[in-house]
Amino acid sequence: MPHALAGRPVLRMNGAGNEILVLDLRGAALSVSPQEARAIATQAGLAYDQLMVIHDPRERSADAALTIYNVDGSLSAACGNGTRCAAFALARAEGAPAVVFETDAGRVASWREEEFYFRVDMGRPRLAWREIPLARDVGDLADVALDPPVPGAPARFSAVGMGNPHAVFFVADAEGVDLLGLGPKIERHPLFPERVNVSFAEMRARDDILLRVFERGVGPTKACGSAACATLVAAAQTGRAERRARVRLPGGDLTIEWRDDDHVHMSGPVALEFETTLAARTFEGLAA
Ligand SMILES: N[C@@H](CCC[C@H](N)C(=O)O)C(=O)O
Repeated sequence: MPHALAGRPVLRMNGAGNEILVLDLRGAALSVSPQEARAIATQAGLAYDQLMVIHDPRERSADAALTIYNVDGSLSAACGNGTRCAAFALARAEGAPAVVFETDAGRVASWREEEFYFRVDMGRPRLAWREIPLARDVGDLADVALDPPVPGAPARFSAVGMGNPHAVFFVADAEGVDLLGLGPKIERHPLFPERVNVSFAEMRARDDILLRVFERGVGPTKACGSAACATLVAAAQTGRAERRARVRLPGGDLTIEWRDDDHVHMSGPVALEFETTLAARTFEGLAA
């Protein structure tokens, strides 16, 4: 018997270069296990940073629910670029210009601004150590000592939760940072019980930030939306920026605004690369 996910259509997309796969399982009594999520990434052309699985919502007042996988099979409660891509998928399927998703981080709204340009309301930043989470109370979250230190890494960072955990290091030269060397050590540093997304931010101007991110569960990516939000929050909190900035990532630019209602909004491009189906052989060896 073929695996239940075989033959299902998927959209290969990117959000500002963040590699996203969208699998719409609405109307099907199906879910994706971590093993299946990892297997999907091995199908030719389908390697992804995040897999966004769209389900029926629990409550009628939402349009859909999202389950978010990193490529290592770990779950994340938030993914800004992936949410914008999932909103594109619903707009494409049903013409919905605005959608509300249920996520493990709460309700998230996203809407179309132009044909391939979407905004997402990422909600309030989480600015308490237990919410991020950190392993212990470290005092001022905007200025935390990386203790124990990681050789070669900056000594201090800002900790911000965007529904997922972020450590933001402000540096003089973001492109010169050894992302592959430092990223894994900081991602698994004992201060972060659920690991962490690691950002290196260079302030080019008060409204212009250059960002490089080593994502939890993935590695270096061309863009990370929640990291861009966390960086703007950290920059505003430490007096480096106002509450709106362009954040430049290797795959594209995002505009981030920390609004007066305390919600952080992100806008940026999405692209549909191709549509295909999940192959039966992708799931060989896994229970149907
Ligand atoms: N690329 C995402 C963030 C995805 C989740 C992250 N790797 C985590 O595990 O928290 C984004 O655009 O926000």
